[in-house]
Amino acid sequence: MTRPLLGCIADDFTGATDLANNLVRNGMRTVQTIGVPQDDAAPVQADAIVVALKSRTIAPTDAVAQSLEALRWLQAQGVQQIYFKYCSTFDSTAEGNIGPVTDALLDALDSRFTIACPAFPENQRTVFKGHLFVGDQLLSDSGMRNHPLTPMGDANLVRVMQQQTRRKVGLVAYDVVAQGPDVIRARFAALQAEGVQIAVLDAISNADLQHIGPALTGMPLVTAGSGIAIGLPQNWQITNAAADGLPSATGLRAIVSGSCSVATNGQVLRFQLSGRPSFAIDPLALARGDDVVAQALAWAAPLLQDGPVLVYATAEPEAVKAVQAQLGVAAAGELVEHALAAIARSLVDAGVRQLVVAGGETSGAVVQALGITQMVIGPQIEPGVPWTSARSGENTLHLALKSGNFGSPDFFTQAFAQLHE
Ligand SMILES: Nc1ncnc2c1ncn2[C@@H]1O[C@H](COP(=O)(O)OP(=O)(O)O)[C@@H](O)[C@H]1O
Ligand SMILES: O=C(O)[C@@H](O)C(=O)COP(=O)(O)O
Repeated sequence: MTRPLLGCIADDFTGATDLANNLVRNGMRTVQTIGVPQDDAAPVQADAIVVALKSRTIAPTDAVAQSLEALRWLQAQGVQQIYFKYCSTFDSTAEGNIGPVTDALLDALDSRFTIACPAFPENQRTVFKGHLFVGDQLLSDSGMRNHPLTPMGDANLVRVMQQQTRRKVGLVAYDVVAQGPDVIRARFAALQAEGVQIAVLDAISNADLQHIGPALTGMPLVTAGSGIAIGLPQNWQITNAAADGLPSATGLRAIVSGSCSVATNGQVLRFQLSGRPSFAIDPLALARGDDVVAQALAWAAPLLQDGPVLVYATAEPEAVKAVQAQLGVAAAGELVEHALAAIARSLVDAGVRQLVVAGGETSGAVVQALGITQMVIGPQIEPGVPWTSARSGENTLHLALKSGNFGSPDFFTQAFAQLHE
């Protein structure tokens, strides 16, 4: 029997598959659950478990409660280390939730020290001198400054984290990280002597992640994006073969997109320019009570045989702001998420079995609407996005949950080309 070693709590669903993908590619057999499994669920046979929550933008008290529930379940599975996964762009609301959840997990684990590091160099997320870069831009100059739910206006992670936690935040800068695990550990000790309990780590390459991994051996809680996972499996000398094979793909193909991130806007445009069919959801029509879900399905039905088809609410920042000004930020988000989730369910009812969902919150809504409880991680499509398979009622689906800012411009067509029928 395989005892799980690493227990992960992901604050959104695309983030969970991103993390599971990095663990699988680095040799850990990984199971991803949707939400916290029931107490009577069978014990998990895997090296790592990722519990996917939809806790990034909810009230901090709810995010803390859900994360602690996940922690208790993971502890009951016997895991040796907890990994709190957040976004590589450190997506937070004004209230959190990265800081409050980190505080609560440290308290519950009776631990006095952890790290914070969203670096994911393969996806151009690097941290230098405590500042987060997205490609060549500071976080605060990137498209993330216009995110519909978690606009990020400060790239200084020590400052951002310090605003969210009652613990003292410090920095392990690049000159230390580059010298390897022993020097990193010595810096952890020096910071702790100064009263620091959360250390932001610089990292600009996979080599840095491999230096950081061993320095985290035995640390009860790690908080990070998915990149740090690349350096962890070596701590348990794990060398399993990579990704699970997925069953052959069947059925019709569709894309549902609720991400308004820069990369997704580009992918929607590229899909349209390639001559493929797409249907735009108008949030104001939803708010008026129009039956947009039925309209989208009526549009898609005759086109699905020659799919993939795209149903999207994706829009540029000015359009999103105009909608939010009329409906409110949270209400607009929820309205669109519910509509896209209902459309995804109708598409599956109509025979779609290969589904790409763009957007973290959107993926959360879709996966919950499809009644999925567990996902098998398959081969990587592009960094941070694997194909997965999951049971939805009687059906087996192939699902790709694409983080808003991940993927090349051709992602929507490339993804299907990689599935074997
Ligand atoms: N046209 C729109 N106007 C307002 N809000 C929108 C629109 N399209 C999508 N949204 C909302 O924006 C949010 C996007 O978040 P998410 O799905 O996590 O994408 P990302 O992965 O890019 O962060 C969702 O809550 C979604 O419902
Ligand atoms: O770490 C990342 O960037 C992703 O795994 C992730 O969490 C992205 O979230 P969304 O952009 O909301 O999809």
